[in-house]
Amino acid sequence: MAAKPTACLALADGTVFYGMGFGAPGEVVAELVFNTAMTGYQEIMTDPSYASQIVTFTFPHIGNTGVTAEDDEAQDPVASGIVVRWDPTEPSNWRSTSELTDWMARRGRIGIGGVDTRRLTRAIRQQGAPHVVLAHDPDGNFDIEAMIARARDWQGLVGLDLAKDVSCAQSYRWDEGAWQWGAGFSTAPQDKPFKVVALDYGAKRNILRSLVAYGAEVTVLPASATAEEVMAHEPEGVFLSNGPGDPAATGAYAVPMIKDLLARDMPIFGICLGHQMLALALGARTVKMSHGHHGANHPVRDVETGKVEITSMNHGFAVDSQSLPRGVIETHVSLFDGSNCGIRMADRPVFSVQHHPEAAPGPQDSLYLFQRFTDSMRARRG
Ligand SMILES: NC(=O)CC[C@H](N)C(=O)O
Repeated sequence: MAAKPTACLALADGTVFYGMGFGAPGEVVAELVFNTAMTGYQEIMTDPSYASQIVTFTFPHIGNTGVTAEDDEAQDPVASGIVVRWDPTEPSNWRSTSELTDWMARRGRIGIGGVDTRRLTRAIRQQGAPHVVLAHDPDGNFDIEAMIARARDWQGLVGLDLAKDVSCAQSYRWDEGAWQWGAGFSTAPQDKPFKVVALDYGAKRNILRSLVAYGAEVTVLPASATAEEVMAHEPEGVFLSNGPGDPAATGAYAVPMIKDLLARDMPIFGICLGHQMLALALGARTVKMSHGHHGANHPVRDVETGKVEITSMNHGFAVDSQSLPRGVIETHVSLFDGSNCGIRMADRPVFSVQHHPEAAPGPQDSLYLFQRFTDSMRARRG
């Protein structure tokens, strides 16, 4: 007889998937997405942009390289849970310090294994990212009707401001150094480090390391910081980080703060949520996508050079390119669906991208954007 299921995933439309639970017991409501990356499950789970989302990995071998603190993009896993094809096996990797399942249990994150992730991914593509409840009970007792009702009643990510929840509480100086693989590109030896203020809306650590690798010294400020607080650090450039939730829901604090910064005329670089909020501050609109982009193999075309970059992506909202005001140029587009992936101001060093150039996990094709930010600060010095 097959083992009794110890986890279950209920979609708001009433579809239910059963499997074997791992990680922490409990129940969570979230948006369900799928990620097609073949590596980097730990970086994905600890990317703060995944707050209030459950990740279905389309790649079946999850857990086989274990976990190591060095790969955390934030203190704790931020994704609410994961769905995998096969139960995680014992890790086999020299860097591993813990098993994924134990690590998730310690950090209160739920996993379900043994799910037909192909069928589930097709459901996500057809329905758009569904609202779901994921439950793990070692005794296998589930109130399915209550779970479906909870998924149905959940407000979802539209209008939800999560950036302030995952942001740091206090400002701090990033002193964990540069990204080692990126260090070869560093401009630091020629230049006195460029003073950068990074606004933390849920920043991934490898972005901060990449800024340092390209010659910056970074002070991180909380999402609630005002333009005056930013300027008090006398930055040569400002970085707007990635983060979770609806960019338009940050309209009470981040968007007006960025407008204020724009009036002060300085180099600004934004990634993902930072890109979306910069676009809002410039007068554009953002929209919710159907099931978003989550993977490490997304082709993006640099409209200005014609070059194609393979990128790492994680977003469920997008900038509506039709809404870009005069003076704001679309610089990058997704080759999957033509959606906007980058903008710049025509006459100022203010630019941002939807994808993740810091390449953790994923390809390194877009690292040149950090160089572009450094170059714009150097030009101002000159
Ligand atoms: N990675 C991100 O910064 C994601 C931005 C935003 N929360 C979105 O889903 O589109």
